[in-house]
Amino acid sequence: MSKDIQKKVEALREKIEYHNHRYYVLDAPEISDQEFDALMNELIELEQTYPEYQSPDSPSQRVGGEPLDKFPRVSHEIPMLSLENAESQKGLLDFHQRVSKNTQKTDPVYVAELKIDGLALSLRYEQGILVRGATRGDGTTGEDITPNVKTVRSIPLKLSKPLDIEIRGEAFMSKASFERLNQEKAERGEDPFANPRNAAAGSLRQLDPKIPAKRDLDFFPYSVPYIRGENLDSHYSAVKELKDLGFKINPYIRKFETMEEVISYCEEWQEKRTKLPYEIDGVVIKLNDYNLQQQLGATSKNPRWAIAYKFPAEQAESQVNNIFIN
Ligand SMILES: NC(=O)c1c(N)nc(OC2CCCC2)nc1O[C@@H]1CCC[C@@H]1O
Repeated sequence: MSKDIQKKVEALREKIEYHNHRYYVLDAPEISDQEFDALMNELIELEQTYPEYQSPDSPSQRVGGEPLDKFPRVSHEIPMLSLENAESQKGLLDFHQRVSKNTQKTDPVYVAELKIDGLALSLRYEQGILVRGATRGDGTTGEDITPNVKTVRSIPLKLSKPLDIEIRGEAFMSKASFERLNQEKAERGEDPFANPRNAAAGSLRQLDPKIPAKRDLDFFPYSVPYIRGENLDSHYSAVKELKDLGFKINPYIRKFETMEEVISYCEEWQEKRTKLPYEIDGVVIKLNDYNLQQQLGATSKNPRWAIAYKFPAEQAESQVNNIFIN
């Protein structure tokens, strides 16, 4: 292929990813859907005409390539841990007491974030390029679902910096997309998904990536287990870095100086969660400072520096009905 067609393909890719970021990460599109689709169709046509210039990090992968016959297994060098649960305020105060005692800090800073009810993913980037997306599996062995992960529009295919980094987060489906999908399934006489979490997990475990590509999946990152060449000193600084790298960050992440503030945040969202466009099943509370996290370490299952405050299970319909109210 001549140089100028290669330049045209590269320019198209950059333009498409720029507009993809505007729409799916910043929620501030600059062009119409039709204009965006025209750019994508032009790129797909060029890549089909000149297959030697296809590239694994091309945005054409976002609409899905050929189906796989199975998912390769991957091992998580750094295990993907679960979270200890607190079912009450007392559970949070006990957690705070343990943390204060074992870190000798009476007033450690916590970060509180909504506990998204989706599917945990591990994303690996090399020189800033997404090279692998995997499910959590049992925490040490997961499945390589990279082609499907590339169809999640709010997951960057290329970071703003050429970093070797692993990023973990929750893939999810909004309540509205869940309702729409079940409507379509009902019209096709297919069984509906029970909840958005099952819909997200079921979509990401399809062998044909063209299926998740049409399912409007979304993603919030929540940890950076590995980063090379930069040192982050706290969870909050990691979240800021993730935003700078091109991820969509949950807008309700907060830093608190006291467990009392954390508890009122939990109470606030226990009331307000039906107003959110996605399902949450609690609040995740993390010690902010990485040195203190290191001091506390983890059991084989959970970090000692984080806990999940679980909301009491609510009647399912009341979680979903509200999408038609607000
Ligand atoms: N679902 C979530 O929104 C969420 C979160 N906001 N933050 C974390 O932090 C990890 C980091 C170390 C251990 C848990 N984990 C989350 O979900 C995990 C996935 C597997 C178990 C928990 O649900």
